[in-house]
Amino acid sequence: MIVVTGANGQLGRNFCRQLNATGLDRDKLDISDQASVAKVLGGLRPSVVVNCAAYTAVDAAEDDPATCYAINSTGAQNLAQVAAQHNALLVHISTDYVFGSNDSGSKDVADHPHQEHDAVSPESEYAKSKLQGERFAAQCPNHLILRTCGLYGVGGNNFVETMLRLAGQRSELSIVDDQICNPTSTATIVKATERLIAANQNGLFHVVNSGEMSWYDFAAEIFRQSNLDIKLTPISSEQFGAKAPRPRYSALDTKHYENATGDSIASIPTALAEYLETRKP
Ligand SMILES: NC(=O)C1=CN([C@@H]2O[C@H](COP(=O)(O)OP(=O)(O)OC[C@H]3O[C@@H](n4cnc5c(N)ncnc54)[C@H](OP(=O)(O)O)[C@@H]3O)[C@@H](O)[C@H]2O)C=CC1
Ligand SMILES: Cc1cn([C@H]2C[C@H](O)[C@@H](COP(=O)(O)OP(=O)(O)O[C@H]3O[C@@H](C)C(=O)[C@@H](O)[C@H]3O)O2)c(=O)[nH]c1=O
Repeated sequence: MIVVTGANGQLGRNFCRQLNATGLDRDKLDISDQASVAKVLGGLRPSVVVNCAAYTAVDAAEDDPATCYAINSTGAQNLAQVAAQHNALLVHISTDYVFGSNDSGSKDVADHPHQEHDAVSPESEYAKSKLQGERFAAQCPNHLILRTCGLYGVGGNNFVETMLRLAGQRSELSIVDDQICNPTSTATIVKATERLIAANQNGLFHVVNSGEMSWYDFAAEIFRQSNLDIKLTPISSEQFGAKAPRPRYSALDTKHYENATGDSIASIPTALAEYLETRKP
C-alpha cells in the first residue's frame, strides 16, 4: 500500500490521482504529531510513504518559524522513524531553496545548475526547515528525497494560477527577473517518483523541468501560451520586497536522476503546455 501525507495539497492530490494511493489529509494525519504518526501508519503498514505535507508559506515562515519547523523538520523526522520501523520506503520532497548564498555569504550567482552534492546554503526559515527535514528523511534506510522548484499542479495555489488570476484583473504586471530557477509541474514529480521506485533507487535526486529561467521569463511563457496580452515589467527582488530572502540562482542539475532512470525530463514550456491543457474546462 502507498500512503500520501498532505493529500489535500497540490502535489499530494496529483500523487493520489496518479498512483491510486491512500491519501491522508491534515485532519487524518498531522505529521508533526509523533504519536499520531506512529498510530496511523502503524495501523496501515504501508510499503511506501510519500510525504507531501509541508508548511509552504515562505514569507509567513519568517514570522512563525516554530510552526514551520514542527511540520517541515519534526514532521519529516516522525515519518522517517515510523517508516524505518516498518521497513517502508519514505519518499520526501524538498526544495531548490536549500541553495542561496555562496561560500563568502554573498548571493549565489553560480553559472551552472546545482548538483546533489553541492554545498547547501539555505537563507530563509522555510529553506532551513526543509534542509533539516531532508536530513531527517535520510535517516530512514530506504528513502528517496526529490529536490524540486516552483511547483504547479491542479487545485494548487501556485505561480501559474496567480499569474492567470492577476491577468484577469490587470493589463500590466511587474515580475522579478533576478531569480533564476526551473519551475516544475507536479505531474513531472509524480512520474519521476514512479521511475525512481521502478529503478530501485535510493537517496537524493534533483528533479525539475529542463531549461532554467527567471520568474519574469516564466510569466512571459505562461501568457504567450495562454494567448494573453499582458505588459510585463522586469523588476529586482529588492523592488518586489518580499519578506523572506530567495536564491538568485537555484537551477538544479538533473543528470543524476536521468542516469539512474534513463528518463529525460520534459522542458519547462512542454510541461507548462501539458498543465494548461489539463486545466481547460
Ligand atoms: N510549492 C512549491 O513551489 C514547491 C514545493 N516543494 C515541496 O513540495 C511538497 C509539496 O508542496 P505543495 O503540494 O506545493 O504544497 P501545498 O501547500 O499545496 O500542500 C501542502 C499540504 O500539506 C498540508 N499540511 C500542512 N501542515 C501539515 C501537517 N502538520 N500535517 C499534515 N499535513 C499538513 C497542507 O494542509 P493545509 O492546507 O491544511 O495547511 C497542504 O494540504 C512540500 O514538501 C514542499 O516543501 C518543493 C519545491 C517547490
Ligand atoms: C505574484 C508575484 C510574484 N512575484 C515573484 C515573487 C517571487 O520571487 C516569485 C515566485 O513567487 P511565489 O510566491 O510563487 O514563489 P515562492 O513562494 O517563493 O515559491 C517557492 O515555493 C516554495 C514552497 C518552494 O519550495 C520554492 O521552490 C519556490 O518555487 O515571483 C513577482 O515578481 N510578481 C508578482 O506579481
